[in-house]
Amino acid sequence: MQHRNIAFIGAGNMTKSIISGMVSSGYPSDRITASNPSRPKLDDLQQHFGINITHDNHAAVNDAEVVVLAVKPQLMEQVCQDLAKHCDLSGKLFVSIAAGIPHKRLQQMLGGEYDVVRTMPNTPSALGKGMTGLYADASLDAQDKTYAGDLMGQVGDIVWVEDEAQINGVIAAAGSSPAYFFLFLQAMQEFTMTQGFDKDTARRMVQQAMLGSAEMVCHNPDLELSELRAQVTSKGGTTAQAVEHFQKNGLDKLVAGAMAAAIARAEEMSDLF
Ligand SMILES: NC(=O)C1=CN([C@@H]2O[C@H](COP(=O)(O)OP(=O)(O)OC[C@H]3O[C@@H](n4cnc5c(N)ncnc54)[C@H](O)[C@@H]3O)[C@@H](O)[C@H]2O)C=CC1
Ligand SMILES: O=C(O)[C@@H]1CCC=N1
Repeated sequence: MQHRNIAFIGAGNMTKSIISGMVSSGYPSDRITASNPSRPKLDDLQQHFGINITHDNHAAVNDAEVVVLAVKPQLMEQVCQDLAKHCDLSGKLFVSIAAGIPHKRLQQMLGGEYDVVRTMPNTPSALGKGMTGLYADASLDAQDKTYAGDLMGQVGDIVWVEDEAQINGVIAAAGSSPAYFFLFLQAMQEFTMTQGFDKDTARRMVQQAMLGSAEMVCHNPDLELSELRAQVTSKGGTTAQAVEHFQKNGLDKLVAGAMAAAIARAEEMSDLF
């Protein structure tokens, strides 16, 4: 991929995940800059990945061809308006990772019809196992579209969505979903501890079961998820009892409700910010 000068505005969890994945995939660290108001996160990024750091958003943006907008949604307007006021933004490609802020609104915040790609990554990007949804409007140049896809492709799998509203579906399915899996595992760990296992052993067992299951899903794309489940579920056995308990207690509805709540919040955020 092209190695353009890239600046991250905001050096939080998601920026660290993406930079970690980029550097492991060979993106030159001297072409990456992160800007953040406080020092410790920047020092951590510099120590781990050897990138450039600054407290000055303007300097970071002035030197960059690509600007990743990686602050919390509620700060986005303030940050973008400040950039618009103090920097020449023409010719730059903007990549937003913020939940709930529409493409048009980002252009409005930046004060012009700049090239913007709206993305929705997730934290497993840190390990190169991310999943990112991307959206751009038809005016985006093919080279910029390729760059944005390659950038997020360095930290995992990607999917382009045609209709911007689908980004909220990506949030529910992939952006927020690592937290659902962690919550589920935590509940399993806690129950396992009631069976006389210490915390670490309980974690080791449930995490290895999750890892193995995820690998089985990935290595068997032709098998339906229900078939993989059937392979574990002996007739009249233990799994059948557990699965029946989940189903009787409305697991499908619970999951659908949680994902719909994530989407509803993303929609609400697009009115708020
Ligand atoms: N954490 C996640 O799993 C995901 C987060 N996102 C999006 O990524 C964005 C960032 O989220 P996180 O990294 O989780 O948040 P975070 O709170 O860890 O990071 C935000 C960073 O922005 C910095 N910041 C605050 N004001 C600033 C300013 N004026 N200029 C530059 N930096 C400033 C903060 O000090 C902080 O380090 C959000 O918009 C969120 O919607 C998207 C996908 C997944
Ligand atoms: O919770 C959030 O709003 C962000 C977006 C997806 C994951 N974290």
